[in-house]
Amino acid sequence: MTNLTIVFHSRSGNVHQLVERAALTAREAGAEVRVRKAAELPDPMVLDKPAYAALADATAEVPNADLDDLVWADAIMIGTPVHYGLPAPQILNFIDHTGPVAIPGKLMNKAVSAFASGSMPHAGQQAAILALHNAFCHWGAVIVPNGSAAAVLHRPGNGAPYGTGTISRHEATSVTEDNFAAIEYQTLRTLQIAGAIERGLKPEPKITMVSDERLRTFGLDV
Ligand SMILES: Cc1cc2nc3c(=O)[nH]c(=O)nc-3n(C[C@H](O)[C@H](O)[C@H](O)COP(=O)(O)O)c2cc1C
Repeated sequence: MTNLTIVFHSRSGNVHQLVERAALTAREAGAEVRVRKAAELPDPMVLDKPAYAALADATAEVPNADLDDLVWADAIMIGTPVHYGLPAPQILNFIDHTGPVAIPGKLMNKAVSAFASGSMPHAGQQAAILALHNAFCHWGAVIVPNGSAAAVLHRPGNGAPYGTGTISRHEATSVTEDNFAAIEYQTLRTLQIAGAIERGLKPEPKITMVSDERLRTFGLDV
């Protein structure tokens, strides 16, 4: 069975919606899933205070991410709001503290994938995802992008080959069905690549099988 850790930050719930769908998709596929929040920072900049309070309540029981959550995982997904074209500072702060496991190589060969929510089109979703990819290179992890082949990625609001991105227009919890399809695809593809790495590198692989047939339900023509 593949272990998937999903680390996220969210203020008005859009990233959290993607996280919940990714976790559901992975569990249905047979993976073991840990959902973890990046620890909050002092004095966070909050635009939508009621949505922030509602999300804080809804995720009160979700543990903060720690380094064991990364070491335990075969696959890691990181979800973030866009902040000035960058990942949220809570996510960057978490990544800043991964040295004790990253430097000795404990994150090498993990399948990693990133997704983002921004308020406007073309306003930094891809830049934020690519910024996370920089850190993944330092970890020696294997980046899993969405690519362009699956038909679901051609729907309105999708399209970025780098990873799923949503356009919230500052509306809380406004993820579209098209975006949900993209994150489902991204999750299964990440599990599939984690399984391939496990099969290729471990003498006794423990994997969650994601078949090509299942991925074809997303309109993949290969
Ligand atoms: C400090 C700050 C900076 C932001 N910068 C951007 C930005 O550069 N581009 C963008 O599209 N949205 C930006 N936003 C908006 C959020 O990324 C957007 O509302 C997102 O959907 C929030 O995700 P969430 O609902 O998971 O919190 C910013 C929000 C804050 C608080």
